[in-house]
Amino acid sequence: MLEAKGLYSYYGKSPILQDVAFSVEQGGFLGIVGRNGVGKTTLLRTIMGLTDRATGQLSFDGESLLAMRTPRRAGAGIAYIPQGREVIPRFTVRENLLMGMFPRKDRSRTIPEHIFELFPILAEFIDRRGGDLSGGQQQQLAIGRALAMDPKILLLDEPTEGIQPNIVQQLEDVMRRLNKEMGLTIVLVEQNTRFVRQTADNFVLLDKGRVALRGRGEELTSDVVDQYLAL
Ligand SMILES: Nc1ncnc2c1ncn2[C@@H]1O[C@H](COP(=O)(O)OP(=O)(O)OP(=O)(O)O)[C@@H](O)[C@H]1O
Repeated sequence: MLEAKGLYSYYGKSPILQDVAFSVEQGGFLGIVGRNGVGKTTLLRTIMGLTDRATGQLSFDGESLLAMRTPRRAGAGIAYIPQGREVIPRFTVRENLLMGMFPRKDRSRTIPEHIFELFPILAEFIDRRGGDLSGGQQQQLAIGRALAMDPKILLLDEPTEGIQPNIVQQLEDVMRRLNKEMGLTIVLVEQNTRFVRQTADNFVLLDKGRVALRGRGEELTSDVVDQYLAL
């Protein structure tokens, strides 16, 4: 279980997250929503230890994370797929996937077959350079690379942003399967409130670095969207 209480996170002296609390059970699906610039990405980066400083409580499977460096957090089973994917363009698909294997405790260097079952295109393009793939294919590669480390929890930052609608559908199906069939815990930052409403168990709505509202996924109604998220 991932749990935060009274969590503050800073860039320089500015507190970006303030008094944030949330939790997600093992096998759960938490959606993080909010307008641009409210701190959604900062929340995921705080879980990974990538902001300048964080205080309060943050724990994963009963272990406190805040004193842990980023590689240890990855080693504990937390995988982060940043906005913009960060696929290494000069590395092939195979090399990008192999990079994801490094945090593994079992030191395996054999890319798990289920990644190719989820994303057949990665098998087809295994020797292509990451930078030559389309945006949607790069997002599949970024998710595949995160799965290669055999994580317990996936943190995803707007995976469908700027991606063709037919691929969006495919990515949504994969996220559902990873969660519902394979039991992977998911924390998803998403502008697409429809997907969060349909799929997430719970959501947290951030506003100016604070939790403005929380509820069950289905409670993220159009009234809530109009009140908190409309421009
Ligand atoms: N590296 C950084 N250094 C200083 N300030 C930052 C840094 N990254 C983000 N911020 C600031 O933190 C605040 C929250 O940004 P964040 O990217 O977490 O928002 P967001 O909700 O993810 O927005 P978006 O939906 O646009 O991605 C913003 O005011 C932003 O300017």
